[in-house]
Amino acid sequence: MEEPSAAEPDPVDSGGAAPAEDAVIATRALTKRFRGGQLAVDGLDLTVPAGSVFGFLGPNGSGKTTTIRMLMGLIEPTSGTARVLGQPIPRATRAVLPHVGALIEGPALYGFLSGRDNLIRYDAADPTADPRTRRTRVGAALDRVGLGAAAGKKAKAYSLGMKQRLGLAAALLQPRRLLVLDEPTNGLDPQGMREIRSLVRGLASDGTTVFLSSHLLDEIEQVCTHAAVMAQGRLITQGAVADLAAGARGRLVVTTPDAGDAARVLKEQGVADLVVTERDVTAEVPDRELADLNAALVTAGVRVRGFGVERASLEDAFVALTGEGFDVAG
Ligand SMILES: Nc1ncnc2c1ncn2[C@@H]1O[C@H](COP(=O)(O)OP(=O)(O)OP(=O)(O)O)[C@@H](O)[C@H]1O
Repeated sequence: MEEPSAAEPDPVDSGGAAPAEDAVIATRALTKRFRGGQLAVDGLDLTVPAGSVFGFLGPNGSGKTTTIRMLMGLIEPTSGTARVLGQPIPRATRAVLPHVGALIEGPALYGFLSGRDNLIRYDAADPTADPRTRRTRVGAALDRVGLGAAAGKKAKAYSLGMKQRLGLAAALLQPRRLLVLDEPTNGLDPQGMREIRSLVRGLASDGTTVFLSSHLLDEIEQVCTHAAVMAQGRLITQGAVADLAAGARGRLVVTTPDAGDAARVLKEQGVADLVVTERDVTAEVPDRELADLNAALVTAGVRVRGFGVERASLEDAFVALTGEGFDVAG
């Protein structure tokens, strides 16, 4: 069998993250260097499995938007390849985009038109959309995002969260195989964030693959089945969220009213990286029998209320992989 050439590498064999036929997005060595020399995306191998809610996570400036713009055919890569729904981008952009709903940098809305009329305009701009079924389609999209009751209000009277939902409704006027959402909860209040997150979960349960970027770790942990972590234009890791977090070691947590004494005993026992608060001591999980450690605490007269290993979070994984904290402020 012929080896794949450098110009057209096999786009789906990217580290065994997902089988070929299941990849909705697959990139190989995707790279973007802007004029002026800024290397925004550096050799990215991304594999997004069909049916996943895929979180594209990274601090501000890590290259998420640039990647999304390449995937949507809005800018050309400097080198490398990208496939979306099995087709090469940018070559097949026109054939692929009708199957992709995208919400990038906030929806373009007419404030003086109602939510419903905004969607009617969107639908009318789509040459494949049958005008006879327009009202039904628009009504269904509004209901889907929970804007049925507010459909007659002018868009300028909408909250930011409602505007985002209207943008999502526009992306959902046609059946889509893939939704691409760039920081969909950015700037929203907690309630608006919750609405968008539950909407995303609902869409995914209908079988649509959702690819969403975020700089919020807990958001990715809450809604995504899979994630890729970016830092400074490079992919740090990707895979199922549960596996990513499991890759990092958790922390030993001893809950006790005698935190000072507990820390002293743990230190004597060779436990490292102790953090003491009023009610507990956390530390690196030592490579030894934990029951013996607990016994040592009790023998020393430390009153132990709780003793265990806290599950590692995606944040722990990020810190373990990069050696840096996850800087949300960028
Ligand atoms: N058109 C451009 N010209 C030059 N540099 C750019 C351009 N667009 C982005 N960059 C730079 O590329 C890097 C990656 O930016 P990008 O917007 O892709 O990051 P991001 O992860 O999406 O962050 P954010 O959430 O802030 O948008 C940044 O250093 C940015 O300044």
